[in-house]
Amino acid sequence: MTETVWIMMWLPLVVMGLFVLKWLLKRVNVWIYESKLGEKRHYLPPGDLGWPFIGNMLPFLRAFKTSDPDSFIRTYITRYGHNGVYKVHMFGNPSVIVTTPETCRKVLTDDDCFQPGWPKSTMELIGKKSFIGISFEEHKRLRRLTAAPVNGHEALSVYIKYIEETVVTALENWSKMGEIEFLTHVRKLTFRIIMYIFMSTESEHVMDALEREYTNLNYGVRAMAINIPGFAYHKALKARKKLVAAFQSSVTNRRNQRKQNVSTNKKDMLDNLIEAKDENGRTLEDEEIIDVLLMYLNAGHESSGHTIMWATIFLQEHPEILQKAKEEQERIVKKRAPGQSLTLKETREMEYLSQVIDETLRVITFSLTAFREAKSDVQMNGYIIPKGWKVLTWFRDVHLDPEIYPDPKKFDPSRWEGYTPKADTFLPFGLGSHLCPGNDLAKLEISIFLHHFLLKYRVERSNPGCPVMFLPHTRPKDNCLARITKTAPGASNVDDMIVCFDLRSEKFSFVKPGERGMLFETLINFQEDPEKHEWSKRIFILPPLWTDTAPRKILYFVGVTDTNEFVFKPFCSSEPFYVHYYNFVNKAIKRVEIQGMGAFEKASGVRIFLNHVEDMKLMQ
Ligand code: HEM
Repeated sequence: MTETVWIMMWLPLVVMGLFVLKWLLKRVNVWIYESKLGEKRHYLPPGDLGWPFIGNMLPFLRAFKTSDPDSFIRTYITRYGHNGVYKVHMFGNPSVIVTTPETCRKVLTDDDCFQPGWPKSTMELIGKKSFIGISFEEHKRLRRLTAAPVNGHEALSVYIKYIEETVVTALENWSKMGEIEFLTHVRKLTFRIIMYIFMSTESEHVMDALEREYTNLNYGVRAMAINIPGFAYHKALKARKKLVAAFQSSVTNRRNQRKQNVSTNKKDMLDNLIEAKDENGRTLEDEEIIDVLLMYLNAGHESSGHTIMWATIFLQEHPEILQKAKEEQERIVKKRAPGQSLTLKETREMEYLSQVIDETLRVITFSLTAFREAKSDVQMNGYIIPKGWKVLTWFRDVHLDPEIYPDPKKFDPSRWEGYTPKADTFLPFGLGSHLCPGNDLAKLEISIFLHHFLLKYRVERSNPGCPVMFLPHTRPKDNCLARITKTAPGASNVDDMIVCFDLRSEKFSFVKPGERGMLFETLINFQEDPEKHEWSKRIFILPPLWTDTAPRKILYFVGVTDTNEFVFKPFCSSEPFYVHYYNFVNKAIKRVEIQGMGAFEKASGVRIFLNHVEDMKLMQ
């Protein structure tokens, strides 16, 4: 028999064999988890339990590695309809994802039916004695003890001065550091604040080391629980060990200090935890204190750090919004007596800023999901969630639902004007008995940061079009590489709309900063043949310049010709300014300084020709 005949005979069998194997493998999780449910299995929500061991983790991780993480849940909605309840197998457990405000509310607020159900791997990292691992009663007691010192008017007025001083110093330092990873520095800032509140620690060295370990810990929380060197989860377990050792030494020191009656300046959360006694007079053991600290310090800096970064980016990318927010802050400062620092009352007057923060929390949705477990069989939307199954409240879908928030991906703080959302349609801090106890503190930190940022600084991103990562949390891939610069007195930190001028059609197009991809595209569209036109390989983006000719905001125009002509709106400035220069050939962006207007030959009307590129002083 020839080889071809063999192949012709066997190929259909192999293909059929593969189909059968796939069918069998896809049935494994069904047999393991569904068959024992008896009749109830017919009432399970629609969905599928994926492959043995890994369940649906691959499509989840794949979608969250693209620029469209919502494609994951969209697959379910497209396939099974908008029920708001889908059966999956994720993070090692048969689970149900709930995606609507009503289902999320039910899961988060019904403590009779649901309890925390975080994956075992998360529990190993955050701690079995933290809030995600303890009993209902113990949680209630420890929450009462720990939430009061970080919430409410009285508590926050104690911290406002420290937060403000820390923010002012940080911004000042960053403005002298040139290019920095903005996210990394904001996280260090929020970590410093939470460490001060919880442990009165201010040692730079200790904080840097601990914060680095937290970064590793968090990478492991949403990763697959593979404890093998090289995998994120393995690294995260090692990070936890180091954090536990560091906190253990702090707890031991503090206990010793207290025994020797060494007085510390202030009473902090660590003191509260050491002193705490339950109704039987039992105090907390070191392990319990450490897990609670580890959890609070993590929850209390990652989330606020990311939110501060995104709010700053969004403001800088939306000139009109930035201008409006800035004016509000200026009004507040004007009313203030000279030398007085920011007060809690003033932060409550920051109505527009509060809308900016809410909109950031909505668009970014820092906490992708909360994990719960069904305590008994629970009926939901006509389906049954079996006892012991995990439930994931998919906050992203609630916050990006176009029926609740029209044009949901658009950053538009004005949507909050005069609008009070129903409690279940806006869940950045969760809901129910596990509602974030740090929500007031977080909003205070973010407001204080933005107050000072808006008044004096601007952020210039090195890669504004940098791709966004969605795991473990939404962030630019380059951790927001940027320069934080001080605006000159009287100058604006408003980033203008970039205006492209099509030299051929003489038409303008408007591009927001940050949408550089679009800008390039617009310019590329100008060309007929890129090879023939050297100019078409270059693009000049002018920095914001304050012009009194602009009615509301400054516009800077971009247009390039083959003789390196610039076309842009006239402006009055003899100051040196910067031009960002993008070279299509080597795809590099250079920052060049132009010394005043001397380099330009002013032509009639709106045209100014740049004839002497060599006059530019190369900065990098
Ligand atoms: C923008 C900032 C923040 C966001 C978006 C955020 C978000 C959340 C969410 C969604 C939950 C609920 C989790 C669940 O239901 O299982 C939560 C819980 C928690 N958050 Fe925050 N949080 C932020 C800031 C903070 C701060 C500053 C602290 C520290 C003071 C903190 C401490 C906690 C703790 C300890 C829990 C667990 C509460 C419990 O289980 O009872 N968070 N946070």
